[in-house]
Amino acid sequence: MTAQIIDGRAIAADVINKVAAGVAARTSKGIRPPGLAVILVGDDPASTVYVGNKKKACEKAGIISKSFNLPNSTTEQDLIGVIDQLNEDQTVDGILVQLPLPAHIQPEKILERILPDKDVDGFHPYNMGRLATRMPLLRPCTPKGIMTLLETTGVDLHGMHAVIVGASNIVGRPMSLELLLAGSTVTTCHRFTKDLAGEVCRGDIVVVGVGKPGLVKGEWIKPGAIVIDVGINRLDDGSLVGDVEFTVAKQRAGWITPVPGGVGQMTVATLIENTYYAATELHNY
Ligand SMILES: Nc1nc2c(c(=O)[nH]1)N[C@@H](CN(C=O)c1ccc(C(=O)N[C@@H](CCC(=O)O)C(=O)O)cc1)CN2
Repeated sequence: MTAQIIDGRAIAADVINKVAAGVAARTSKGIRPPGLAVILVGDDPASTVYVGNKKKACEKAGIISKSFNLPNSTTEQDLIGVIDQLNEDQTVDGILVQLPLPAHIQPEKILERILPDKDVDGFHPYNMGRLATRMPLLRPCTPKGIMTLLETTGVDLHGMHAVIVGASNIVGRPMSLELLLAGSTVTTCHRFTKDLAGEVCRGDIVVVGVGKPGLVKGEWIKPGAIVIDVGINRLDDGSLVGDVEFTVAKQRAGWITPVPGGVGQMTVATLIENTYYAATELHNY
């Protein structure tokens, strides 16, 4: 068997085009375009690329992005000051603080400071709690984007056994909640999991997001499974690879996402979708 490739680039482009059409329809009636504040602290090269991709996507969708490139020396208090101003700003529908933050800044404090209705990353405890209690509003971008990718396979997720590898706040935990909400039976694996191979090989859906190249071996994949690779690892030769051994996994899986061109693209597109949702459904200023 050779897996069908889930084309994140094409699906993300569809999502952004839909938002662009919605924004154009609103602005033609004189309604202001949505606004997204993009905050980057420091100069981490990967974060700089991701933030650049987010700003380009805003441009395509007709969303006004406002950049805040702050030095690594920014204090927690300085950053809170910026967020407080953006919380007040009625032209800003979404506030994005790119992670990771420098070690001297506690991310929890910063993410909790963003007003929940401007939390387009869906990381505020209020929005995570809404997802956990089956009343989602703003949902974390990567897991929500993966749900969009899964929808395109046409597979009914009810009763599927989903195995999530990684329990981070950005990917693994909200991903488990999304799949639970979709009716799957969910196993979440983490660093204390005793038999990772034994868990992964039972997965009808396998989602891996840990940042370890080739951690999940192709031979562990159940024939016909849907494999979603969230890892983005840059090798010494400059190439990007995921957390799954792609070439072998592709011979066993039914569907698989590539790296690059898979989940990363959807993370960006879903941020655009969330910003549009915040502007149209949560804000009437
Ligand atoms: N505030 C947030 N910070 C981070 C998040 C997040 O959702 N919100 N997730 C990750 C990284 N991430 C989002 O910012 C992200 C990852 C990958 C891409 C992307 O465009 N990937 C491309 C390849 C890009 C490259 O050449 O390196 C692809 O996969 O095709 C965008 C965003 C951590 N931080």
